[in-house]
Amino acid sequence: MRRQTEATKRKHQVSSDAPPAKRRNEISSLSAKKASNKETQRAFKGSAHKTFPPKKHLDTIGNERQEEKPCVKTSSLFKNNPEIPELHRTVVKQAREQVFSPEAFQELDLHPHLISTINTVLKMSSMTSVQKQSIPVLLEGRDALVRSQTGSGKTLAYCIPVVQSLQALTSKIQRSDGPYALVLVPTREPFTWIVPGVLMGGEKRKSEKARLRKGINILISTPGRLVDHIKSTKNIHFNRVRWLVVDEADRILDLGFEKDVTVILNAVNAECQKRQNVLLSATLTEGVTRLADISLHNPVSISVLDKSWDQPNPKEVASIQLDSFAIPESLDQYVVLVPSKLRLVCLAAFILKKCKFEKDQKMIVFFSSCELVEFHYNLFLHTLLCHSGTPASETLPSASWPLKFLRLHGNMKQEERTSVFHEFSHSGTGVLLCTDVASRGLDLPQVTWIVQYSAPSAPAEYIHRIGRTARIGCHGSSLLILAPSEAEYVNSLASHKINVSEIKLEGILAVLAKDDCFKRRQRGAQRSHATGPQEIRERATVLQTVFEDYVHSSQRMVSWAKKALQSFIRAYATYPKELKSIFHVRSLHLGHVAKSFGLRDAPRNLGVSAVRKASFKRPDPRRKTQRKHHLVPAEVLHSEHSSGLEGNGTKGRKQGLRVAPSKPGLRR
Ligand SMILES: Nc1ncnc2c1ncn2[C@@H]1O[C@H](COP(=O)(O)OP(=O)(O)OP(=O)(O)O)[C@@H](O)[C@H]1O
Repeated sequence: MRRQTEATKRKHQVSSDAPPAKRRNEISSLSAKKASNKETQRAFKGSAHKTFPPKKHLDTIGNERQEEKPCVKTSSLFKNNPEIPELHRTVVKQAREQVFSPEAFQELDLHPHLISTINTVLKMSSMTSVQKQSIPVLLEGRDALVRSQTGSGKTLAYCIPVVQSLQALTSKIQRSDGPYALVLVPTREPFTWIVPGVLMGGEKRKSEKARLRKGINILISTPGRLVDHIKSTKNIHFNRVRWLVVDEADRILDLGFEKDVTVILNAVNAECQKRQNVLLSATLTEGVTRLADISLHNPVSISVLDKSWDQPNPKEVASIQLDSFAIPESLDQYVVLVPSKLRLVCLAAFILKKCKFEKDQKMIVFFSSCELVEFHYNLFLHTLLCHSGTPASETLPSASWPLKFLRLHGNMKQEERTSVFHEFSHSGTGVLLCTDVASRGLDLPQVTWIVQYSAPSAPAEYIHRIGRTARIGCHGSSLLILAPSEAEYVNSLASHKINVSEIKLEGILAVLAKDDCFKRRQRGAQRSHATGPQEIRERATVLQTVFEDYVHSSQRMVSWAKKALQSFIRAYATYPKELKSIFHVRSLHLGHVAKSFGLRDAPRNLGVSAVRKASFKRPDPRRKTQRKHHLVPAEVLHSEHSSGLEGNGTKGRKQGLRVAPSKPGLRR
């Protein structure tokens, strides 16, 4: 397949005459490209700009007599980029699921008050397919393993039976009775409308203890936090538990919570034997099946695959059951191949294109670490909103809308995370920059675009990220930004029945022609007459210059950018073995990548040896003892999902960890 992508190569249309350079094994060339950076001149902000005499062999685009024009010398954004390979992606038939069923909630045997709450408070009338299939099974008292695509209404699929069964109990539930239902969820974001009691990291344990003492009948918790309370609080009694729900089981396992779930199962089993168990997941991985094995008793398997999705090949049937993914039909997926030097400009242009020049757009951009989110949030806030010192509203071109940036990651305080979550949820527009903390379980309405600025390390993560849009039948789109050397990832996605269509970098950058904020400014009569692609290139260069000026405005900013770059490289070094041929740290050109952090030079003091080591010594995440020596710094993989009680044995859970080999299981 690699050969396929490399078979036909086309030169990046906006690249220069300069011969394309193959960029391999160049991470060590730390001082590379210094010369071109030295000649970089800041041309932005009117007075600071400099013009230069005509250049003989300028890159030619269009039919202008460019060599006669004065030229703003900036970093060579469009030169010496690697070739962009022609994408020959394998077109696969994606698994489809029908979101809604024609049946109404009234057809279920539910308490009239519950039905009227669903209809009038939640304003829902028809059931979704997963609700239609799961609710009757759970009302019958069966255990169930439920697999259904993201945003298909899995939460209500178990909440309705839980509430129906608890209200039907003959002896009325007292608050002091303690938990009747236990719901395990992977993250500590606000996640559900029915929250009689939540335990999650980031809150004071003391206040949780007090609430537990008073009693919580439906207890929703992250596994780590619940284990903390089981071990230290001794305030939870499970003797009345009738429901144990493991929501987003795949994510819980990905985060390395399998051991905690086992501890919880042990604790609950010790006090109560008879209860219903439900496992819900958007993906059915081996780990989920294993967890189902130890936690469910004679379960009904519910999978909402569209019947029209015919699978002539029995092997395909098996593959859809295991480790393959259904994607909402109303979700369009795109990929763009972008040379590293142009990454930042491409992302910014895409944000401008969608959120400044199109109405009612709400976007989530995924980054691989907290540092990257913080860095880009700050950078965009100071450059894209108000890059020339004038308030954004005064610089807005006509037919554009004000940009609003928010960020969400695990290094933020819980209150701040909650408030950002609410702000973005209730806003009709805006750009949320985040880590994978927001990739699962979060129900953020009306998100129109998901951008993955770096590829996720597992296809399941890809599915969950894009699953933040096109929820419950709405339309949504996603864009994956890849470097040319990462083109093969598209085929890796195809092997999991994920189809992405290519869009061209030029198409994204074209928006800059509309945005006069990034018009080249020149003194007096020296005007740029560039049109079309040449003008777009000039404006892209101005935009890059704006970024570089901001980053180089203080030593503090420079070191911040370097830290972000370091974080990027270290996160890059953690791709799993099977993706190493696509994402290898040695295929990064440090000078080019530095540019995507607004750095004019490739930093010398980046600790290349650490980066090299990271690239060769990636530990097997399944081996706990090795985790200590993992070269990825704590801050890169700072857990978004920790209990918040680090030091209580919950430290060290990391994003993207693989499931530890299953311990001797607990069977009921
Ligand atoms: N029957 C229904 N009619 C209309 N909207 C519904 C219905 N059921 C659920 N929803 C809404 O659909 C959205 C997605 O539901 P939910 O978060 O439960 O999906 P999910 O399958 O758990 O997604 P994920 O796997 O991404 O966590 C929510 O806003 C929810 O309120």
